[in-house]
Amino acid sequence: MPELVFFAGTMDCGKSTLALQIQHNRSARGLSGMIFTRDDRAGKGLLSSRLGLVTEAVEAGEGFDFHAHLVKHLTAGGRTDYVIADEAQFLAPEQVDQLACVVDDLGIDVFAFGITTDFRTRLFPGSQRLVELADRIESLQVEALCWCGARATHNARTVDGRMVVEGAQVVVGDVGGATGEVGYEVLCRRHHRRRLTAAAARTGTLSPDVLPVDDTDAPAFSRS
Ligand SMILES: Nc1ncnc2c1ncn2[C@@H]1O[C@H](COP(=O)(O)OP(=O)(O)O)[C@@H](O)[C@H]1O
Ligand SMILES: Cc1cn([C@H]2C[C@H](O)[C@@H](COP(=O)(O)O)O2)c(=O)[nH]c1=O
Repeated sequence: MPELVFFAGTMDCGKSTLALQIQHNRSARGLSGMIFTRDDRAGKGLLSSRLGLVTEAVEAGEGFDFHAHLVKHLTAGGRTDYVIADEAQFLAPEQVDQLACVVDDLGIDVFAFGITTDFRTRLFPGSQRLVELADRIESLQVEALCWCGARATHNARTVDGRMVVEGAQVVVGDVGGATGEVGYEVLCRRHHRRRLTAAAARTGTLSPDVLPVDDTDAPAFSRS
């Protein structure tokens, strides 16, 4: 049975790498995939991984219709055995519905990859719809880590190095803060709630609206 699978995780947990591996393994066996992305950091029409691999993809922007695109392709004699959709958190809910139609009506497997929640810990609309519709939701095997060593479960946004909790939901950017004033950092829930990024933990800077933290918030290597 064809499936709609949602590979969900934080930023930097290997989603795009896995998407490229699925593409590689299937195409090596003669299967034909259609790859989609939206607003990849590397640019329009690209699916890129931090490991350096990149491939061309169809840019599924606002108003793009996945089902219509696939029907047109198949009607013109094209072949598609599976679909990959990266940065799926940015999709509109209707576009996720179209992906479900691709599975159910066209009999094609769809593998969607995306972050579940935004920098305010709220579900992205595309991810919410995927959680609602997916046949399976898969967590990535290589877990991203918070600076404290715990599993990173949340995405923090920083502006000029300081964690923020207000702003537009979508701002394309990268972890490590190397892409200008907006950066991202993955944190465990505890430190996301306390707005304690690696830099803040190093300097002992706390947001004014969070409670003082105890010794267990010190980096593992400096804890007594
Ligand atoms: N220099 C590196 N050496 C080994 N692995 C790396 C390196 N840089 C990044 N990675 C791996 O790549 C992962 C990020 O992969 P990527 O597919 O870009 O993530 P995502 O799409 O989830 O944001 C990191 O979690 C890490 O495991
Ligand atoms: C948390 C969060 C992230 N984004 C953006 C930043 C990146 O461009 C992508 C995630 O890409 P990745 O391959 O999973 O690293 O999403 C955003 O726009 N808003 C957010 O709240």
